[in-house]
Amino acid sequence: MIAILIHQQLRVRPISDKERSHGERMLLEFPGKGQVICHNTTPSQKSKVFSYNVVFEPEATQEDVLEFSGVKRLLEMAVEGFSCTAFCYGQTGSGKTHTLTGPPGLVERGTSPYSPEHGLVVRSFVYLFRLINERPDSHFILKASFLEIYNEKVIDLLNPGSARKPLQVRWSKETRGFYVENLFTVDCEQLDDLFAVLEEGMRNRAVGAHAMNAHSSRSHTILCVRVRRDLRADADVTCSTHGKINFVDLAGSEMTKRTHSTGKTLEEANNINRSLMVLGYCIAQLSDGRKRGHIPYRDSKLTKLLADSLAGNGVTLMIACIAPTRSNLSETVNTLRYASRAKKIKSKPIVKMDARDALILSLKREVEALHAENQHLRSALHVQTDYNLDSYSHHRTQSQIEPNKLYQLSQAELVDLVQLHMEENTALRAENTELFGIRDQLLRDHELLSRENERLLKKLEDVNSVCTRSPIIPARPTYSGSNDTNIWTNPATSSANSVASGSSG
Ligand SMILES: Nc1ncnc2c1ncn2[C@@H]1O[C@H](COP(=O)(O)OP(=O)(O)OP(=O)(O)O)[C@@H](O)[C@H]1O
Repeated sequence: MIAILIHQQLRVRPISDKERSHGERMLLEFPGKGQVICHNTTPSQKSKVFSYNVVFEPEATQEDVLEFSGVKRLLEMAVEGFSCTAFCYGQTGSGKTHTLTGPPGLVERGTSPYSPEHGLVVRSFVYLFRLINERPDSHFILKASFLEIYNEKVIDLLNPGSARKPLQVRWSKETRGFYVENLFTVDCEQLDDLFAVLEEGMRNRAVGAHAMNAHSSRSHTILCVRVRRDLRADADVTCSTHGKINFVDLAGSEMTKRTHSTGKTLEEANNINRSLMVLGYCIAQLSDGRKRGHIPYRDSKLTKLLADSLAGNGVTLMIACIAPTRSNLSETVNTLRYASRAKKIKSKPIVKMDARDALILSLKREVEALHAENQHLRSALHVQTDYNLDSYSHHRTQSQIEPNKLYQLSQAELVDLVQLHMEENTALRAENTELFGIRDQLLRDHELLSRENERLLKKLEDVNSVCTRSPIIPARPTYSGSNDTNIWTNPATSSANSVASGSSG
């Protein structure tokens, strides 16, 4: 199992026409190597330097983001069976939606998927289909869903209904994760199907206008593409992996004074800020390696649904978006800090596969653990047998099969393999039990010997004290190595002898 860092990137949008007309200037400097220098407003304040895995400068194109953000690797992992998430965050108007889906209205207008203006999502769809077409040995089933969290309510963007009835977020005992009940999923056989899902969802999502963004997202959205891969290993055998990729467009944090929010927009802003605060708190807790205590995922719908991506078995790409001008300084610094913190989170990605494949792998791991335990016991007990010559070493050789080769095995071979692992486990367990038995016996013998030793020492001390008290026999120190055994054999007679010999000497 690999532990990896959450991949943290930064995208800086260009200065907008409106900002330029207000005489705003660039506040950031890019010295390279993933660094950003943030110059402060007054000369007395020090500049701050932040570093990330990758920094996209204002001139970066949408294609650059696809190529250098690592999202391609994320998609490859989704195809291999990992749970992956790419999300954008930052203050309102910083370019999150632009990064994921391009300028306002582009997708909704049904623009060709190959337009250079498209963001990461459409580009990812194109790349995903390229990956699938490059793997003719596998059969893929893609299913997509698209939801938004608006005012703490989950709305299905593919099936909102006229009443926009919210869906329930529930806990699954089986997967040990949260899920949205009755969420609509669409089978996507072609690129156009995925594109249609995106288009439909974008049309239905909540968008509003305020002083800082004429097309502001008023909700968080999660577009999920599940990738089931059936690998035909043999005529009658297929192995399946279940990967997924989530694209998360967070609503922007807002200073309601600056956005001049009132009424409905103010309520939205409060809900947005509250859920982002919970997300920030979860990130802070996760990134603090020293005190990994309770993580408050349950405090918002957003964190419930992102729990798996942040701390579970997934791989996550986070793109922090910032505006480069002075008027946004305090929010920019907040985002930069938030992003540095998220960089410290570690996760342990695992491939989700079918029960049979998982059983073989878990048995393999158990065999390895038992081997290690066995070896440890042997060396502790100084047992000299060469383990490789054991009767079941033959099984060991057979079970050393790489996980990806499992797909090439036939049904009968897989059954044999499981049986071999089970036999090997039984044999190892029996031997371990025997070794534990020997060890216990040795411990008992050791205990008896210690007690006997103590008894003898006590006896020795008693004799010694008798000798010390005697005015005739000289005391013999307990550590003495004297060869004179007479004093222990018969104190009464030997005392007489000693006196006699002493006086004669
Ligand atoms: N890299 C960029 N290049 C050109 N224009 C950009 C870029 N980033 C953002 N913009 C433009 O800036 C405006 C605001 O961007 P966008 O709507 O993506 O912000 P946002 O962070 O999603 O805001 P909100 O949180 O309010 O939804 C849009 O008109 C968008 O096209």
